[in-house]
Amino acid sequence: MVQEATLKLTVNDLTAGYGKAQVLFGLGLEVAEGELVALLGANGAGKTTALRTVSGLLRPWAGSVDLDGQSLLGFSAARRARLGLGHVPEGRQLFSLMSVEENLLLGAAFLAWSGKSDQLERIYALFPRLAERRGQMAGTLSGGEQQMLAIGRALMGKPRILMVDEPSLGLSPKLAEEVLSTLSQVKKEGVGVLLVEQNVALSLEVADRGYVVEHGRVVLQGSAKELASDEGVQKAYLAL
Ligand SMILES: Nc1ncnc2c1ncn2[C@@H]1O[C@H](COP(=O)(O)OP(=O)(O)OP(=O)(O)O)[C@@H](O)[C@H]1O
Repeated sequence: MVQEATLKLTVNDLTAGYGKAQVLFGLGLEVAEGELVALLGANGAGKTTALRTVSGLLRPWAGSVDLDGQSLLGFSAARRARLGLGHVPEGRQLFSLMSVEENLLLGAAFLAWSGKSDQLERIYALFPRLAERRGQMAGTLSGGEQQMLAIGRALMGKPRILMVDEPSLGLSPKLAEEVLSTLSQVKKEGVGVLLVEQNVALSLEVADRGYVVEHGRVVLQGSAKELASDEGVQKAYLAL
């Protein structure tokens, strides 16, 4: 039997910034399908900027972003999404006056109708709470439900690599755990997940590997277990 090769996102030597202010200084990382990778770092280290540059919302100054060996440079965010790169931005950006289902369908605008209904069923199986609330306006959902909807909407486009920015922001510890555990399930379905998360302890619980970013570059990388037991990581991010 021929096995389908694992697809990989590869970022090398990425530099980017805003105006004259440089934020990324040669950042590199890799995420393969079926693994959950955490991007850790202090406020302002450049994690959100890295995700925005990879997803095509921000143009890099230099460096490469490849999906399965194909360069994505110059491709719009929409084209990158069609090639399998999903992005759940910080702040969720839902349409609050539209229903849960309408928001989900927007994430699959480029799929044929039969594909959309299959995808809806998949998302409702992953997030039963969204299934119960499919007709409810997005703006009236709880914070945790809104985060699930934002993740569900990105999954509607059938990404093979999904980047998620600060999913636990503003959530109670219990809900944060619930949202991150759904990302583990997404990973088990074979999607590669790149997770930016302030809650380092929680993200290292669900991640396979991680990168620590300081001043726009990776200063440490390793398995989640190695990072959780690293003295520097413990002091800086785990308050141990
Ligand atoms: N649109 C923008 N215009 C100008 N500067 C920006 C913009 N967005 C971010 N920055 C700056 O870029 C730097 C990196 O920000 P970024 O949001 O990437 O960091 P981060 O690691 O995600 O931090 P946080 O966890 O606080 O979101 C910060 O100094 C920030 O002020």
